[in-house]
Amino acid sequence: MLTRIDLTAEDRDAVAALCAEAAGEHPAADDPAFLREAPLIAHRMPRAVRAALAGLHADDGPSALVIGGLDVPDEAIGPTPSSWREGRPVPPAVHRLENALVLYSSLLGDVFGWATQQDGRLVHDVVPTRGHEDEQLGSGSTAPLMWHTEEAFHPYRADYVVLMCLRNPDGVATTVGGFDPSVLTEEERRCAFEPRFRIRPDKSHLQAYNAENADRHREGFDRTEQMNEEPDAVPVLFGAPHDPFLQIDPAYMDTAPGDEPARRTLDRIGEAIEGGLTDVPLRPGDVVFIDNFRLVHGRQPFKARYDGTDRWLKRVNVTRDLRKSSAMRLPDAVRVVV
Ligand SMILES: NC(=[NH2+])NCCC[C@H](N)C(=O)O
Ligand SMILES: O=C(O)CCC(=O)C(=O)O
Ligand SMILES: [Fe+2]
Repeated sequence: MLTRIDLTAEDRDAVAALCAEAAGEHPAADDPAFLREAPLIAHRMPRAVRAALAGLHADDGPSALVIGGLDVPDEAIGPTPSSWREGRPVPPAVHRLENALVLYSSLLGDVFGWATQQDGRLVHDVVPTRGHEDEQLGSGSTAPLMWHTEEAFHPYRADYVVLMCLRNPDGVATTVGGFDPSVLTEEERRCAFEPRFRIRPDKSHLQAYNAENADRHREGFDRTEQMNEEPDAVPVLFGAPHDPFLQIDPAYMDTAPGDEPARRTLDRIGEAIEGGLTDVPLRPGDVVFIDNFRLVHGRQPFKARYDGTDRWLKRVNVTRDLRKSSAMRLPDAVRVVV
């Protein structure tokens, strides 16, 4: 399910040089000109990096990959922001690391973001935030973050979720899990492929959590409110019957009232996933790539410090085909799905 490679000293220097060069030419990791050029620059990445990401993209091997070994200078990255809003301006050392995240990711597909999440930014900060401790959000802490498909509610969700660790002083684990369809009876399998499930947007996409940006992204918030009030019925499994894709987020999901077989099927899938979860404690400089069609992910609980030394991840969404969401994108920001 998960492979890991670590940069050699030579490869680490080569990656750092590309990131520094790009930082000299482009003002930010989410700058449109840098994003356009990123696949080209990424062709100069070390062979081991390109080979590992090609293996993940091939879709018939491991569904998660960790590339370790980036140098994260703890003093130079500055304090962990107290919320995603506080993550700007980006210190130069963090800019270079964000470049690495984007360059790696552009070997898998197109980096994109959501108008309704973190103000439409393409590179997200995942940090514990005061008041969110018990929430099912990336910014939570004391409550375990229940495993989920990222943006399970959305038809144009990421093919890959990519998390880069800048700081993780307590070694708090990200959890990753897959699903083996052979645990289902024939009847349950059929049910899982039928549109008998409803998945609502997680709170990170709702207006209440984005009040300051609600007007700027009105169209997007109207759409997620609609998806929240009247979610479409969808299957939980799709694609090949023997090797299905998953869309599942139990914390924000239900079945039609009275549909007992669907309830039982969802429970059965949930138990199987729960029993097979793996802990992946990211270390600074690790980047994990998670196939969001095949695997779910979550996070173990922890106690936040709120003193600038907290756990700090950067996140990007990657799609294999940005074109499929063209009907739901902003005219002036081609990589932002509304
Ligand atoms: N079960 C869930 N979908 N929880 C929310 C996931 C984290 C969410 N994407 C965030 O940034 O906060
Ligand atoms: O904090 C983590 O390790 C995972 C958080 C998560 O699920 C997310 O950012 O989507
Ligand atoms: Fe997530």
